[in-house]
Amino acid sequence: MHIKIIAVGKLKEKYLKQGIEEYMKRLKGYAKVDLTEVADEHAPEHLSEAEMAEVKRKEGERILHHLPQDTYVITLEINGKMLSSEKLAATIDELATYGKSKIAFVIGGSLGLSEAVQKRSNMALSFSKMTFPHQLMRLILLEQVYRAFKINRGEPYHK
Ligand SMILES: C[S@@+](CC[C@H](N)C(=O)[O-])C[C@H]1O[C@@H](n2cnc3c(N)ncnc32)[C@H](O)[C@@H]1O
Repeated sequence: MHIKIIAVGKLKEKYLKQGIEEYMKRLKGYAKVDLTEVADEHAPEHLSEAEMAEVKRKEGERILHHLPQDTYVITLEINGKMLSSEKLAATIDELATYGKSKIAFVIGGSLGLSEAVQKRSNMALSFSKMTFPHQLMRLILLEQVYRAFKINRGEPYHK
């Protein structure tokens, strides 16, 4: 199985980099996982609705470039569907069973995802109604993907 994580912006914080490296290392025995960073648009504090849409559109175009047709796309969206860890594990397992071995998880930038990316999405996944910083979201997502593989293999992992 090939899992791609597409995220907007360059990760700067050392503590997040270390956590992400740890989970990428742990995931090596379970799947091919890679993380692609697409450039973010410079977005000043006060933007009009139209300017915000334009920032998201430009970032969205870069994201879409990394989403070939044969890839099942899961966008991370606050208003998406909330799943238990077991259900996420079952979803990944079902996709593999039905020959969808390429999954891309997409994390938006500070303004969120463009309409075009939302349209390309096969499933919008929410981690709660709370807003998490997009860079921290990478680490939370990787832990849940790792947890999903542990669940699917029936391997022990702290509850
Ligand atoms: C800072 S948030 C963007 C907030 C923006 N106002 C919005 O509504 O999308 C940056 C990205 O992190 C991800 N994210 C943040 N909180 C999330 C949550 N609770 N569930 C799923 N994804 C989340 C989404 O991909 C989002 O595009």
